[in-house]
Amino acid sequence: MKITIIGGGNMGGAIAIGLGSGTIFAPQDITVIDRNQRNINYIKTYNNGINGVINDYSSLSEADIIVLAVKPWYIQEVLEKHRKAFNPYQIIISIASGISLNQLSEWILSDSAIYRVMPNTAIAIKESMSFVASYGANKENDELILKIFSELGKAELIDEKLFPAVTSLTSCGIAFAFRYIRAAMEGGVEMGLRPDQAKQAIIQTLRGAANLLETNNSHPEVEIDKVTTAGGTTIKGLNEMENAGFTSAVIKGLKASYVK
Ligand SMILES: NC(=O)C1=CN([C@@H]2O[C@H](COP(=O)(O)OP(=O)(O)OC[C@H]3O[C@@H](n4cnc5c(N)ncnc54)[C@H](O)[C@@H]3O)[C@@H](O)[C@H]2O)C=CC1
Ligand SMILES: O=C(O)[C@@H]1CCC=N1
Repeated sequence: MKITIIGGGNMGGAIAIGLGSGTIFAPQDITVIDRNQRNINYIKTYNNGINGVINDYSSLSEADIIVLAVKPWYIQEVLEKHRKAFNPYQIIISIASGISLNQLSEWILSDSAIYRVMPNTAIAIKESMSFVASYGANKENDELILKIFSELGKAELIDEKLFPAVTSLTSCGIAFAFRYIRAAMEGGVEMGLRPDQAKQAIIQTLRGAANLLETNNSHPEVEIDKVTTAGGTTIKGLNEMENAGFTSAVIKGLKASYVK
């Protein structure tokens, strides 16, 4: 099975790198098209077997799956220019934020199965949370797409109307998680830890928190309750964070990233 990714930047590159270390596509069956040699070189430092080409769209007609990974404002132009190479047996995937399945189908003009997928950058290390919605696809198509993205982390088929919410929560959300880590690092450094020491400590703490929630299938507040000794130090920290607007800041940030 062959896959061509148009756009080898942050996300297209991450998808190629993730797929290149997976079991579904051989590296030589993955082609990335970009306009910039530097992006191709970067992908090849991870996996030299992946094909990287500059402005060469000849792989499109032979691809089983085409992934559109250019910025949203280039999607229409790229489709209008290259859709003549598409055929109805191909699956077209767009990861562009804010571009609906209806818009895609108007621009693609073929009977290909069309998918919107919303991953995050952890797809490069097979730890993405990817959401999937489809148009004109059948059950086998769905199974294939979920299989591909499940190998790259977790994947879930959803109604397209939830895309703005999941984009904010998980695709933008990974940046919010990094910002929490940076903030906690700065606190750790102020209290005397080395930056790398603080970073490792926070990474392991977050990993433990995520694993506890999954293992215990519990609500975060139940786990918080186990930490907060009466009259102890944790509750003082939590109350101070809430006083500074922590929960409200998180919700406001998520809603600011929620773009229909
Ligand atoms: N960066 C992220 O975390 C996420 C991005 N997305 C979506 O992924 C898409 C790509 O975003 P990024 O990777 O962040 O952007 P980017 O700017 O890093 O990558 C886009 C790449 O497309 C290339 N490109 C532009 N026009 C092209 C053309 N005609 N043919 C071939 N290559 C072309 C550019 O040279 C660039 O390397 C966007 O639509 C975005 O909404 C979705 C989820 C997460
Ligand atoms: O910031 C953005 O527009 C893209 C979409 C989701 C993550 N990054």
